[in-house]
Order: sequence, then structure tokens, then C-alpha cells
Amino acid sequence: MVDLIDGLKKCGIPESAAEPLAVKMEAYIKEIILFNSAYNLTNTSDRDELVVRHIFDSLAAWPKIMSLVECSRSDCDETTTVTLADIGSGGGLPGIPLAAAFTCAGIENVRFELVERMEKRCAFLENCAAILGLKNVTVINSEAERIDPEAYDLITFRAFRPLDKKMTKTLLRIVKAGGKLCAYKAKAASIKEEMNGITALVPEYEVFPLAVPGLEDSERNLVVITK
Ligand SMILES: C[S@@+](CC[C@H](N)C(=O)[O-])C[C@H]1O[C@@H](n2cnc3c(N)ncnc32)[C@H](O)[C@@H]1O
Repeated sequence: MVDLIDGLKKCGIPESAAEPLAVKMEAYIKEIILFNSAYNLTNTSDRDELVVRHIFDSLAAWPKIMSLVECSRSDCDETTTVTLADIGSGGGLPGIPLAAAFTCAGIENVRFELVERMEKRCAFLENCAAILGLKNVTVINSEAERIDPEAYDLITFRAFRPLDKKMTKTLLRIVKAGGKLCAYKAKAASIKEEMNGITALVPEYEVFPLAVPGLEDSERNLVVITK
């Protein structure tokens, strides 16, 4: 059985947050397994695969996302609320593990909106946020295209849609000026190809390699685009 606490620490979750976060993630996995066949949330219902491919994969980016959140508090004032959105959140990945990590690390004034167009997946997300006690989460049943402009400081998305011109414009429209788009992606070569198609909209971007415990043989990267 994959050791959840050990993997969370390897992801960079602070020592004191790893245990309470592991409790929340086990509860989240139970919910995914319970509703997976009805809502088609993830490609597996195996506990260990869910831990590695979904929980650790989401949280390997936590230290980078945490540092971007801190940078976005322009006045360095911890009472300023930072708003993140997880677009095309599906079963809540990476939004729910990230929101739970902020909660367990005791980091306040960071809010998450899980944006998902399918109503039944939103019902699942509402249920998970309640069960896990995530007061920093709001579920938004909407298409990304219908979100107000400049709504978010930071946007995450994983296994969402290719970054073509249309989707890039949509995402850039809903992030604030100076805000960040954080895309969970796989191979650097495929990222280059994808980004070559949108150079007019995104002339510069950064790629941060992610070390996912248990996925050492798979290349994972976080692509960060600044508006
Ligand atoms: C392949 S799933 C990925 C879910 C999750 N991010 C993950 O990594 O497991 C993509 C999700 O994006 C949602 N979606 C697709 N287009 C969307 C849009 N324009 N606005 C909001 N949600 C969208 C779909 O309903 C689906 O739940």
C-alpha cells in the first residue's frame, strides 16, 4: 500500500500538515471510488493509483503554486485574499488536493473556485468540499467561457483542453493582469509543440519539472504563463 504521508512530505507538504492532509485525502479517495462508476471521475478506482496518479500528481506542484500565491500578494499583506480557479476541475483535480493542502498548512485568505461545466460533477465537488471541511472552496457550475473577466489571481488546469488559440484567449481573459496560468502537463517536447501554436498570444512561458512520488518514470511539468 502506497504510504500517503511519506509521499505528501516528498511533494513538499510541511511536516505538520502531512498527517491531517493524509486523513482528508483518504476521505476524498473514498468518495471518488464510491462515485466513479456513476460520474466517470477518474480513469482508475484503485486506491494506490489514485494516490500516485491523482493526489501526488496534483500536489507535486504545491510548493511552486504556494510561492506564486505569495508573490501575487503584491503588498506582502497576508490579509489580502488570493483567488485561485481550477478550470475543468472534473472530480476536483488538482483543485481539491491543493485547497486541502492550504487548509491543513493553516494558510488563510487563499480561496479556490472549482469551475466545472457538468452539473453532476459539481454536485460531487460540493459533497467532497463539505465532507473534507474545505471552507476555502466554492464550486462554480459554468463553462470557463462564461466567467467574468479578470476574476482570478491564479488559474490551474490539468487534463483540461489543449492550449489552442481559443482556449488560451478564454483563460487569459479570466485571469487578472499580472496573474498566472498554471498548466499541469507531461513531456517537455509536447509542451514546446503546443506552445509553438500560440506564440502570438504567449511569447514567453516557464516550465517547472515536477517530481511526483511513484511516477519517477513519467515526465511531469508545470507550465506557468504570466498575463
Ligand atoms: C478530462 S476532465 C479532467 C478533470 C480534472 N481536471 C483531472 O485532471 O482529472 C476535463 C473536465 O473539464 C470539463 N470542461 C471541459 N470544457 C470545459 C469548459 N469550457 N468549461 C468548464 N469545464 C469544462 C469537463 O466537463 C471535464 O470534467
